[in-house]
Amino acid sequence: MKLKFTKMHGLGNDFVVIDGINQSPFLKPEQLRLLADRHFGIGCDQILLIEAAEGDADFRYRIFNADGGEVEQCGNGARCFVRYVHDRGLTNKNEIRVETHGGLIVPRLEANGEVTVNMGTPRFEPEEIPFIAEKRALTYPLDIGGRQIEISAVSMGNPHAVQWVADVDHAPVLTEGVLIERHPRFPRRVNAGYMQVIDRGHIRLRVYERGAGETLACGTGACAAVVTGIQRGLLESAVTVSFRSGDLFIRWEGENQPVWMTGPAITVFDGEINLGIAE
Ligand SMILES: N[C@H](CCC[C@H](N)C(=O)O)C(=O)O
Repeated sequence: MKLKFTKMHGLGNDFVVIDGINQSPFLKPEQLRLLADRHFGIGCDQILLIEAAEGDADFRYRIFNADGGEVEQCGNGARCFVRYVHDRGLTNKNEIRVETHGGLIVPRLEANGEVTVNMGTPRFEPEEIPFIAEKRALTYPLDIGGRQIEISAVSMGNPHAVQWVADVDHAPVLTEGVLIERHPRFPRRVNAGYMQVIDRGHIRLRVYERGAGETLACGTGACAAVVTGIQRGLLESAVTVSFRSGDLFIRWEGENQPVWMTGPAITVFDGEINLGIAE
């Protein structure tokens, strides 16, 4: 059976988007890995599967990393999601409520084509992240390959460990990112962010993503970097987050408040792939 898909991206963080409402694929991890494979499959950082909502939301949205693992949240994906369901006529709303494993999110298509998403409230208690620590703190020491680094830890529905660095271009993202991702104090692994503060309203960011490696941009990573930077007194409440592929705009008014993210969502092409999917 052929599987229809749409290739999309948010600042180069790229996705294979699958309509699971009008198709009923049963995607096993090895098939997800094949979809994501940049040589033998289509190629992407994450697969986004659209399903009918179970509760009173408009849709349910499932996210799978390139390694085939299902995860709780994806910020760049949320923007592509609302662009997809709107452009395919799966909704006539510009603002939709979406169930994810990481909680409810509310993406909205803006008149200028960008997308704003209420990404929900960040959670800082270690057991909510999850992160093994005696108690909640602004930063935590972490032993990485014999070197001690200082991280902030937060959940945006998915787990993030954010480090302040003087220069992202020379940060050990590729050598140490994987060590943070798989550090035993993160029982479900973690996304590793490297944040350089340009000024109180602007940061540069690189993210070594759980289950995908370094991506060109990470929406939840941008949210995590901004909220932890605000908590550490480094940033004001509205921040431009610059990746090498472009900017996201993040706003957070403080503890127990939602994080707002605005940025682009681009459709690249439609396609079909024969994965030998069971009906
Ligand atoms: N790698 C992430 C999922 C994708 C998040 C990222 N692509 C975003 O835009 O938020 C995780 O394992 O939690």
